[in-house]
Amino acid sequence: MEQAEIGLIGLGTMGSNLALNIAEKGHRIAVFNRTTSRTDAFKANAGELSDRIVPCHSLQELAAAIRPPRPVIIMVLAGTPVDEQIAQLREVLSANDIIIDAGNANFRDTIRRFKELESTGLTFIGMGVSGGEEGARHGPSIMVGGTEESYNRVEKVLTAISAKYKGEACSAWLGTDGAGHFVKTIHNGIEYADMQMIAEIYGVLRDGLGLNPKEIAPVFDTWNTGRLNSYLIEITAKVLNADDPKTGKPVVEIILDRAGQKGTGKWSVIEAQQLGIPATAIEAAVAARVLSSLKTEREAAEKAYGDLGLGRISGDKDALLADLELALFAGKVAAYAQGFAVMSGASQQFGWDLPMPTIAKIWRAGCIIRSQFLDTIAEAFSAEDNVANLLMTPAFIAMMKEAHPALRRVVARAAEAGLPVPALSSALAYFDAYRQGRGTSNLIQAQRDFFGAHGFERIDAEGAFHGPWGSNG
Ligand SMILES: NC(=O)C1=CN([C@@H]2O[C@H](COP(=O)(O)OP(=O)(O)OC[C@H]3O[C@@H](n4cnc5c(N)ncnc54)[C@H](OP(=O)(O)O)[C@@H]3O)[C@@H](O)[C@H]2O)C=CC1
Ligand SMILES: O=C(CO)[C@H](O)[C@H](O)COP(=O)(O)O
Repeated sequence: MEQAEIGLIGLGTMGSNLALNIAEKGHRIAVFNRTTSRTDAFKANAGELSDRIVPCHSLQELAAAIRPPRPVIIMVLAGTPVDEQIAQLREVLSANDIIIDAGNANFRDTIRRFKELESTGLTFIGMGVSGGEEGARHGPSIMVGGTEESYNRVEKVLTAISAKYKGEACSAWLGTDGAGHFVKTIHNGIEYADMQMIAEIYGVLRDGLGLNPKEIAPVFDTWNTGRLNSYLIEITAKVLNADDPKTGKPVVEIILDRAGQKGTGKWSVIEAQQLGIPATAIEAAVAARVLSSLKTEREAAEKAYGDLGLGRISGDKDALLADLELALFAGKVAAYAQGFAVMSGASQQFGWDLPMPTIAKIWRAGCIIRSQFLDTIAEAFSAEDNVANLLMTPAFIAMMKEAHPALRRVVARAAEAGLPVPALSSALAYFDAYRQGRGTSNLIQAQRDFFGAHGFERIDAEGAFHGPWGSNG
């Protein structure tokens, strides 16, 4: 029988769709799943692609089914399952074969696995894949980390299965070892901030203006035709329009307000903190998911504080809607600026030389945060060498000059109405602190020196100084 060109382990949501995508592009693929009934069902349901699927019931079978040197994609739950699969694969693969972990791995695990496999003759690639079920099936965004030589060996198939933006493949080699998984992690951190800010605007429309989901959906639909055009805005309108078959109510109203999270948002924040790069909008988004999970406590607090008499948001509805659109845009700019700044810091720390314009380009299609806006980011980064922050590019300076007043008004009005907008307000605070040449940390330095003799720098002389705190210092 003709051998397969590639193998895939893990026929869950992502793996099964990725395998069909690979088969559809003309590649024969050998597949294995821990629960073998799933492998058989996958083959049986693959329709006209079934001929290109080679179902395997053991890893020995999988290895024998692929033409050497064998590329094998692992698409299982991140963490220990990946280590287990790698350990088992080591028993059946040979030198020059390539193991590709395509799940949402922590990049620190990827660096470790890369090192562990270095002496075995096997090649390891850590590959971020974004686009959910539909993206995996019809074209995801693919972020690759590993040696460039190993990427060259799988580039053809990855390019073929990836999303295309105006004909350009949304797949790229980004750097060695953990680079691909780091970039995927920050993609998700930005995704968290994007989603949180959209939810905050939904909250203002729902609780500030008293609109129902069917009234809010067209607002997002309209915004999707303008500067906010993106997959997340598009699906928000669709979600708000959907009805629950059981109750006939808008489905969004019967969903519990408790957000899940699998780790990538938290890792983004941890790494930002480790690198000393502020990522306040992403931090606020992760914290908001954590706070959302405290449902019982929040309900008790609602009872304890009662109605604080803060009232709704009133005034010209069209003007408010225009402000909300621009505020969401300004918040988004700050969140993306933070995400890219974290990647820039990590690039230096880990010696990756991450290509910022390329990252923006491969996020333009296929992934969850795909948008027209990313094309603007790609252009801004391409036009400037070594720019410190997206907020310092001429295009984004002009955009923020236009958009910040709306963000200010929305944050202020939400605060007055008692509506939480943590990501939007932290984005605004970040913007204001970032553009403040003289901040207020002089006072913090004075306090630190007062209580702990930590010293401070002066504005008018070089060196370390102590304060004249007298007998209290
Ligand atoms: N869903 C999404 O939108 C996206 C997910 N990802 C990432 O892709 C990876 C897979 O996610 P997804 O497809 O959604 O997950 P699913 O839950 O749909 O599938 C999980 C897969 O992992 C396998 N698995 C679980 N534990 C083990 C184990 N200990 N040993 C071997 N196999 C195991 C399961 O096998 P079995 O059938 O035997 O249980 C199944 O094939 C994750 O890392 C996820 O974070 C990345 C991008 C988007
Ligand atoms: O990677 C993804 C999208 O890009 C996955 O859908 C991921 O699960 C999203 O993160 P979380 O589950 O924490 O919301």
